[in-house]
Amino acid sequence: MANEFWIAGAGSGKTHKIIQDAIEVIEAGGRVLVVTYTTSNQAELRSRFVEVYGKSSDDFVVKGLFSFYLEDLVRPYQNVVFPERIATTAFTEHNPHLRPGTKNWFPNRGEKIGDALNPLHFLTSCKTKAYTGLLAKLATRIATKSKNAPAKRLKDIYQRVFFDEVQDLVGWDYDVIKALSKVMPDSICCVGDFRQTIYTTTFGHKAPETPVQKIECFQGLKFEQRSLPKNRRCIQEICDLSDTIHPGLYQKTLSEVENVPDEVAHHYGAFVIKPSQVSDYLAMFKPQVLRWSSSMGKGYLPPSLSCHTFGSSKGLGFDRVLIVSPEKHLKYLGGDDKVFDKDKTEESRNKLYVAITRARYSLAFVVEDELIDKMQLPLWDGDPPEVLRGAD
Ligand SMILES: Nc1ncnc2c1ncn2[C@@H]1O[C@H](COP(=O)(O)OP(=O)(O)OP(=O)(O)O)[C@@H](O)[C@H]1O
Repeated sequence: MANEFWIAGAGSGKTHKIIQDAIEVIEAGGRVLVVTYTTSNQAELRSRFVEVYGKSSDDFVVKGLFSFYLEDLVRPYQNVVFPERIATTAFTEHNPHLRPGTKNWFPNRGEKIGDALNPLHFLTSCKTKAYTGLLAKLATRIATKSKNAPAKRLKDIYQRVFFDEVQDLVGWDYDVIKALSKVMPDSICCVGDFRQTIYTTTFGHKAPETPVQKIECFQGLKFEQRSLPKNRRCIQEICDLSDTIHPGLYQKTLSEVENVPDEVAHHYGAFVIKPSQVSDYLAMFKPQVLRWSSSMGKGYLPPSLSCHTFGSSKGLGFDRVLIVSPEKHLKYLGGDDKVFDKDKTEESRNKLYVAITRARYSLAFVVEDELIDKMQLPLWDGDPPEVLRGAD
C-alpha cells in the first residue's frame, strides 16, 4: 500500500477512518501517531478513539503539529545544528525577523553564518525556544544534515503516521512530509478538506500554498489520492446549505443520514432567528452556540454559556447548532454573493462552511431585525413544538 492522501468534505468520515485504521494497526501489535494542528481536534481524536476502542491506549499517540516537530523531528538530532537543548517553542504568527509593520529584517537574523545554521534565525535570543513558524524549516535542515535520521527513528516507533487537517499545512511542512515519505513510503496517511482551510501553520508565501499546489505536491510524492463521497454527519438540508458556500467548485454533497432520531425530530433543518428569540431558542433546543469570535453575541447570550468559536469547532459535530455570524456571512446567506470577493484569503468563507457543517440536524443563524427580511432561510416560528409543550 502506498502513502495515502484523503481529501473529502465535512462530515464524510475522515476522523472515523483514522480511528478505524488506527485500531486495526494497534490490534495487530503496532503503534500509531496522529498529528493535527488544533487542540480541539486533538481532544476530539482522543475521545473518539476511546469511544470506539473502549479504552485509551499508549499505542494511540496524538500530537499537535509543533510538538511533533519539536519532539520527534528536531530535538532528537538537534546536535547536528545547535548544541543547547531546545526546551520549547515560541509561537509566531508573523515573521519574527521583520521590524514590525515593515519588510526590513533585524540584523544578524539570516539563515546561515558561513556554512553553519544561525541560531538566531530559528531560535529566540535565549537559544532554547524555537519559533513555531520556522520549525518545519529547521526540521528539514536537520533531516538533510542527519541523513534523514528523524524519519528513520519515527519509522521505528510508529507503524502508521496520520496527518489530519492537512489543508492547513503549507510551504516547509511539505518538505517535512517529503523527507518522511522517502523513508516511510507506505505508512503515511494525510487527511484533509480544502473547504475547511482556516488556519495556516506559518507566515510567508513558500509553496505549496494553494489547494492545487498542495495536490500537485502529493501527486509528486506519489501519494495515492482518495475521497469519501458522502456526508455522514448532516441531514441533506444542511448539506445543501453548505454546498452554497463554495459555488461551482465541488460536486453536490449527498447525505448518508437517512433518519432524524425521534428525540430531535420536533425541530430540524436550517433557520434564522431574531436576537429577541435567542433565549427561548436556547431553552427549547439547547443548541451548541458557535460564534465568529468570543466577543460576539454578548447582548443576548448568557455570560456563563459554553460557546465555541468557528475555529475551535473544527472537527466537532453537534445535534443542534446556533450560529452567531458576522454581518458579512448573513449578507451572503441573504443572496449577496459578492461579499467574499475582496478577501485576501478564504478564511471567512471557509469558517462559514465549517460552522454550518458542525450541525447534524438543526442549525439557526441569529439575524438582526433589519436583515431578517432579506434572508432566504425560514424564520423560526417561535412556537414550542408539541413534544416540548407536553413536557411542561
Ligand atoms: N464509515 C462510517 N460508518 C459509520 N459512521 C460513520 C462512518 N464514517 C463516519 N461516520 C460518522 O459520521 C460522522 C462524521 O464523521 P467524521 O467526524 O469522521 O467526519 P470528518 O470527515 O472527520 O468531519 P469534519 O472534517 O467535518 O470534522 C461521525 O458521527 C461518524 O461517527
